[in-house]
Amino acid sequence: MPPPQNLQSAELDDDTIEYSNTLKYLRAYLPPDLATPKLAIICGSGLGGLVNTIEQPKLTRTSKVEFSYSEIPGFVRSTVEGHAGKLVFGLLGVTKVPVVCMVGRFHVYEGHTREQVTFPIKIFKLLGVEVLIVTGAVGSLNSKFKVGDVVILWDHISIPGISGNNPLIGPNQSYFGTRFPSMADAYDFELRRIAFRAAASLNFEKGMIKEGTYCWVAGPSYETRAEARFLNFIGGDVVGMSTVPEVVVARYCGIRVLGLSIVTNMVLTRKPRSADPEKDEPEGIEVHPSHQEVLEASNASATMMQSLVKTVVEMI
Ligand SMILES: O=P(O)(O)O[C@@H]1C[C@H](O)[C@@H](CO)O1
Ligand SMILES: Nc1nc2[nH]cnc2c(=O)[nH]1
Repeated sequence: MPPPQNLQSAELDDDTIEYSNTLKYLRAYLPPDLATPKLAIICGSGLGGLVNTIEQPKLTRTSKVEFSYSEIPGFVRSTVEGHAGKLVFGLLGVTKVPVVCMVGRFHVYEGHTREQVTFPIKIFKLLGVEVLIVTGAVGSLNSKFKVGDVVILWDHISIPGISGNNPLIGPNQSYFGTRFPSMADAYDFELRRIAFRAAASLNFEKGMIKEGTYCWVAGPSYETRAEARFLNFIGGDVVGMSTVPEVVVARYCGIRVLGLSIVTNMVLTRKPRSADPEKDEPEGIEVHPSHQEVLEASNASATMMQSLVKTVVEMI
C-alpha cells in the first residue's frame, strides 16, 4: 500500500500501530501550528546549538514543544557525550518554518538496534515531514579535505548495510515504502544545490564547502590505517558512525534528504612505520582521533553550521 498523502489524518494500519503511542504522546502536547512540521533536522555531535536558533511560540499550560528522549514512547536513550537527547519543535528562520529537531541521535554502537536508531525517522514521516537535514561529525579520508570543512554529501557507502545490517532488514512495512527502495538518488540534487547557494550567500570561504561520499561504519572504535585505506580506495571521502541508517530509512519513506557533515579530524591512511631495523624508517606524524577532538572541532564549526542550516531552510 503506498503511503497516504495525508499521513497526519491517516489511520495507522497493522504495520504502523507501534508508532501510534509516540504520535499520541507528542500530539497531546504540541500546539496545532507545530504539530505538522514539514522539515526535520538531526543534530550530530556538538551541533545541538542549532536548537537555540529555533523560535518557540508562547505555550499554554498544557502544551510543550521540548521532549526528552527518555519520556517519548518508543525512543531509546542517547548515551553519547555531545548528544543532549531531546526532540524540539519550533519555528526556524525569518520565514518561521515549522521544524522538528533531534538534538542528539542514536547509534548502533550504543547497543541500539537498527530499528531503534531509525525509529524517529518513521515518526517524522507520520508527522508529515517531507525534508530531512541530517548533520554529523566525520573523519576525512580525502587528503584534499581539511578539519572544519563542510561536506555536502552526494552519496554513501554503507559498510554495515552491504554486509547484512541494512536498517530495512525485516518484514517490509509497506505503509512507509517499497520492499526494494532505490538509493541511487539518496541525496537530493535540488537540496544540494540550495546548500551551495546558501554557503555562497553567507560568504563562506571558498574551498571549505566540499562534496563527498560518506562511509558508514558501525564504530565505536575508529579505523585502523588499513581500514581507512580500504574505505578511501573504494570511494569514501569521509567516514562516520551515523547518518546513513537515517538516510536509508528517510528515503524508504519518501523523505527528501540533505546530508551535511563537518570534518572534525583527518584519518591516517599511511601504513604504520616498519619496525624492521634494516629499513630504519623515520617516524612520521601520528594522529590519533578521539571523541574529545571530534567534539572540539564540531563545536568550533557549530555557529557556521547553524547559519548554513538556517539559510538552507529559508531557501527551500
Ligand atoms: O553523531 P555523530 O555522527 O555526529 O557522532 C560522531 C560519530 C560518533 O558517534 C562519534 C565519534 O567521535 O562522533
Ligand atoms: N568512524 C569514524 N567516525 C568519526 N566521526 C568523527 N570522526 C570520525 C572518524 O575518524 N572515524
